[in-house]
Amino acid sequence: MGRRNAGFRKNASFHGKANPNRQNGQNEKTRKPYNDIIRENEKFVKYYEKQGVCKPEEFNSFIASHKTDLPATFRITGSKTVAKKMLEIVQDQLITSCVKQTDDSGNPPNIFPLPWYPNKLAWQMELTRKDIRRNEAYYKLHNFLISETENGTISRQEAVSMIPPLLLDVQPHHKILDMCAAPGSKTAQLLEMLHANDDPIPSGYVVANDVDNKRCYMLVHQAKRLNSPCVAIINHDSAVLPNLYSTLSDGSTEQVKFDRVLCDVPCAGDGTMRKNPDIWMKWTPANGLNQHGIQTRILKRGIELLEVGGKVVYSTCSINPIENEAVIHRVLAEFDGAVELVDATSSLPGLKFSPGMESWLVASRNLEFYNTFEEVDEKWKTTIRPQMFPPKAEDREKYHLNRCIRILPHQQNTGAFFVAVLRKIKELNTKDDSKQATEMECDANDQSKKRENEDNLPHNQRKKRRKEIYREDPFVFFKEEEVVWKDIQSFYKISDSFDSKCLLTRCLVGKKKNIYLTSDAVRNLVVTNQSTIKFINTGVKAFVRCDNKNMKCAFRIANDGLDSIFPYIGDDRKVYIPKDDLITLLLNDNPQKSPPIITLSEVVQKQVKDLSLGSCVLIYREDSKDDKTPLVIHISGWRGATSLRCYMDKHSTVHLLRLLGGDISKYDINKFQRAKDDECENDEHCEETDEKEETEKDDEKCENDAKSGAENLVKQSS
Ligand SMILES: C[S@@+](CC[C@H](N)C(=O)[O-])C[C@H]1O[C@@H](n2cnc3c(N)ncnc32)[C@H](O)[C@@H]1O
Repeated sequence: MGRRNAGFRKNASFHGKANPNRQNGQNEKTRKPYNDIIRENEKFVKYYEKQGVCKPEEFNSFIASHKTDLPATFRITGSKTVAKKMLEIVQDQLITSCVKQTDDSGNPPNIFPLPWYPNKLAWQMELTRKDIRRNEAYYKLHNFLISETENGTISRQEAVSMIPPLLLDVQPHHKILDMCAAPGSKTAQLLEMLHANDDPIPSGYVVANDVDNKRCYMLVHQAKRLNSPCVAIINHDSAVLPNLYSTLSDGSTEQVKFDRVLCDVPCAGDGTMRKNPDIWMKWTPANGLNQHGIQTRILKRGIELLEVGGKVVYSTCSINPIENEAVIHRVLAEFDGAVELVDATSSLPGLKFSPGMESWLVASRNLEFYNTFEEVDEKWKTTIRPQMFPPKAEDREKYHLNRCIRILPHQQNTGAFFVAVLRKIKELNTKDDSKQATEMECDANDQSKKRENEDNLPHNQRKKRRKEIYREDPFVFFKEEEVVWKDIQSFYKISDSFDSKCLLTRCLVGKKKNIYLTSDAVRNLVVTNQSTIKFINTGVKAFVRCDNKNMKCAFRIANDGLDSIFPYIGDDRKVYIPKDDLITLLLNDNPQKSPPIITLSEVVQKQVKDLSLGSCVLIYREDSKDDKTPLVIHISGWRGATSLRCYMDKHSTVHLLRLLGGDISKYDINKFQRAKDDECENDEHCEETDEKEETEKDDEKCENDAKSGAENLVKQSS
């Protein structure tokens, strides 16, 4: 179709018809389409001009840049070897394919690696997401972004949002708490860092929390893409997050203190106006004032849960000093010497930013500015608090607020963002800490009592209550002598060094369907805290029930957890497969007509000759003599009576074919051409349908998953 060859338009307004604002709780009827939104707000301009948020000579370009659409960015993820291959594909194929294309002005779009992101693994395009979606010239790029995102090998993430995890300096052994984690792009990044050494089961873990139950299922979706046994998703108000404990070898428990904490707090979000232009209509100084309290409480709780010597990163996508430096200053002052601001300003060479503000004004809703709390009009004293004001001039040196990092849109064509790194240098005043923790434990105990009481309700009331609150299925870890384990262990010759107690199911009674794997540390965390912490999800799928009477074991291997259990699987069920054979298997997407074994190479035929029917592992090892870390791929396969096949969904198939240099043309569909071929009569109708479909599939995929996840749970529990 190629109806609109939009290219990248500077100062363009969002032009979609069917791209409604998606702010939480906004009434459908009051939403304006993006193209109707006027990107003006007098108060916004006056407020930031007066605050001196950037140099006066830059102010016009700051505002002008803020009015433009945000360019699309993505990050390459995956194991080191896969990421290396993906980078080659991006550089050699993707960019070349786009560079051949031109926009209305005849210029090819600029696609470049973000200079401050390590190893060229993050890329920015001078195209908006909508440009890519709606422009026939970029259909290959769009297909690439969709399938690789689904597969988990790229993450479409805003450039500035990639910064907090980088500054957190995560090591694979770290215990990490992500306090406000949904939808989970930073959680994904933290998990990738945990797996940076390609260790199948790192000793560290990520606890990802969000207060919003539905949004927790977006986290489930994110975590699932990364196949990690080292993540637990929990659902609490992080300002009052109960203490977590771990069980020691002597059976006693000790409080978990985290090595790293990410506080990517809820905020007024005026740094995201390029992506969410409806904020232009709603912005007032009160938005920031309203967030300051909860932001402070979350950060304080994060520091309480942090190990001495550990780091916490505080971030917002707001420009407002009340949500940023004022929160940092307040916490530094209240914790009086127990935490310090780390100078991270040189951690990301190439990143352009402004140093944190050391002084600011506090403004009322109607834009009256105050230097001190004493000046504040009585009527504003409930919304403006004394702690929102900057340190006195003589105290500025003590706080080093200039070590904070504020990124503005005009500096490198991104969204606006604020980030600060804090280090805990000594224990907090234990009296206050334990008081708050005790209160929170009481709160958690109350919640678990509530759940017990609920179990005693009559059946119909219980059903109704369960519909109102989402109830998770239990996390049932394997006991020493788990019946199904014996069969699995003997079929796959799993080594005794594998701890089967780290396997779990989600049902107490009845047939076990899926078996999940967690790391030992995550198992300990879940088992020890299950009565006080609301766990939403944990574990990567390792085995799936498969009642095929030809197989001597009732469970097949799942791809999700294969990399984690691979080192423990015996050689008997491993088949080494050359590239051409693997491509043949991947190109066969009809399970009823799997490639006959006799059509595969002799190497494969020899290996499968005496292999009993059923689940097996296919291993591809790249043939590279000088490369120290060749590409290795593990796939869950099936040895049939006369055929061999692999278990792969469409996106993973396309991904693997790409990595192997196979032909993906049958998957790389030009939806514009297809629509033309279908002789779509009403052009406008097509466009709207396309856009709606894409929006649903792409931007709102997580939300849909969250909803369906929640709905499934309701169905299950009722
Ligand atoms: C800025 S978003 C986080 C984005 C996320 N870190 C990411 O990178 O995808 C803020 C999140 O905080 C959650 N939230 C708001 N108040 C919270 C609270 N008191 N405790 C925990 N989460 C909270 C919201 O539900 C929202 O998902």
